Amino acid sequence: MTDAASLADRVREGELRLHELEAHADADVAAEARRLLVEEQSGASLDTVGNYGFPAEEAETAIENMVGTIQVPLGVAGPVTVNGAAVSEEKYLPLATTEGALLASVNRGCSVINSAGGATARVLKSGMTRAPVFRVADVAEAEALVSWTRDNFEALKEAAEETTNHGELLDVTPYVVGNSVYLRFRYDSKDAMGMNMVTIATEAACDVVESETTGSLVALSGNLCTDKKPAAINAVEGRGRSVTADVRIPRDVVEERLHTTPEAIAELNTRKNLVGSAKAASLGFNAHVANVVAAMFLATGQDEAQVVEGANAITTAEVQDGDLYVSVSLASLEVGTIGGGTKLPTQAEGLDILGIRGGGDPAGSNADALAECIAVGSLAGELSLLSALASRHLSSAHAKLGR
Ligand SMILES: CC(C)(COP(=O)([O-])OP(=O)([O-])OC[C@H]1O[C@@H](n2cnc3c(N)ncnc32)[C@H](O)[C@@H]1OP(=O)([O-])[O-])[C@@H](O)C(=O)NCCC(=O)NCCSC(=O)C[C@@](C)(O)CC(=O)[O-]
Ligand SMILES: NC(=O)C1=CN([C@@H]2O[C@H](COP(=O)(O)OP(=O)(O)OC[C@H]3O[C@@H](n4cnc5c(N)ncnc54)[C@H](OP(=O)(O)O)[C@@H]3O)[C@@H](O)[C@H]2O)C=CC1
Repeated sequence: MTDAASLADRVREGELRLHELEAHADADVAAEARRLLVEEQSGASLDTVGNYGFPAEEAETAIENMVGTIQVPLGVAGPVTVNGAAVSEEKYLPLATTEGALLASVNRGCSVINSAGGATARVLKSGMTRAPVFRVADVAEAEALVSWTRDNFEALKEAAEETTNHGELLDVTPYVVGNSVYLRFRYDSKDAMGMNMVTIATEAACDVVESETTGSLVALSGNLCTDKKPAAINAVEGRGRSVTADVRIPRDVVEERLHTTPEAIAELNTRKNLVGSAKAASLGFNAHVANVVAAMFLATGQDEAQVVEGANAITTAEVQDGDLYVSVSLASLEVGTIGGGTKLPTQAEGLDILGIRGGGDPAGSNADALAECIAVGSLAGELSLLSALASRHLSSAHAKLGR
């Protein structure tokens, strides 16, 4: 059996490339050989990076050139009662972060939500998108391509769905800019976040478009999808799951547990999350939804770059008969409980904490449940941070817990 030192020698001698080692040794030995090479070149010690708790082979579809793992601390907030359509019970929420005070904050929000009987959550729209761009000669050809697409949805659906057992093409929305035509394909990807699934399916549909129209495919992704970039189209039309959570907190709970009043939180939310965000031309009309989305994404194996869209959220707060009503609406939360990073052993355990690893019954219900849990976690975070700002506890909390 090849050992790490001799594999590293073969790379030094130019006999093997750094990414070819798994063909000559098991994945753990390959990672060890790369660590030797990187340590030698950089002077870094990778002892901790190399001390991971699952076979490297299990990460093979998640990474190339693996040297080890970065360990992010994992905590839980709650349990919190999630009154959703796909999940309706108390859950501990898994969050992985390096920001001290975040777990404490979400935990406080969860306990306050529980005092109000839990939070309601619903997925209101669902669909993963991919928008290829086609070149045409002129606007007349663009119109012809758009008309053909509108008249031949069934042909596109048939071609796309031949590539997947679970994915369903829901609609195709055309956009034209001069001699470029963008077709925004939207799929029900069930329990998968769906980017691989819908990219493969859309390629098959594009073959049909190219054979039946004058359009020439320039790129399978034309950026109107929009994946991993801030984009108003996602905030308005949604992408992945559009999910909303709300809660009404009794005044005495706000005063005793959050050290402020419903009026102060409502005013702060308007001046900060609505007016302040408008003045900044922000897409995020919220305080720190990205914190909870990122931490729960890391804990459950989601694609961390999609925190960009996950943080497309609006928080509202109002006083209702003296109590505090708060809601958070996440327009484009791209989540899955199967595929991608959800297969990694630690991330799969993160999903197990929520009881939603793998495919749901019916298909799609586990990913809906994850979206509802993340929405309730985000609501808890919003409630706690807004309260800390209203009671002027933000900097002292971070001084105490985060430094
Ligand atoms: C820190 C607190 C919660 C203290 O809040 P407190 O009310 O003074 O704390 P407490 O000791 O009375 O405890 C209240 C509850 O908080 C929780 N709690 C309290 N301590 C812990 C702990 N160690 N570990 C776990 N949970 C904790 C726990 O639920 C506890 O209840 P209990 O269980 O004891 O009955 C509060 O001041 C707070 O939430 N501050 C806000 C901190 C925050 O949200 N930070 C993250 C966001 S900051 C940022 O990244 C974005 C920003 C700010 O730039 C965005 C923007 O522009 O707005
Ligand atoms: N390709 C790209 O452009 C991009 C890829 N990514 C990456 O894509 C990955 C996520 O893609 P994704 O397609 O979600 O995952 P996978 O590529 O891992 O595919 C998941 C597959 O699981 C199968 N499956 C089994 N049970 C179910 C079920 N209940 N619901 C849904 N699918 C089920 C489906 O197979 P079947 O289709 O046969 O039904 C599905 O295609 C991540 O690693 C992400 O980082 C991210 C951004 C862009």
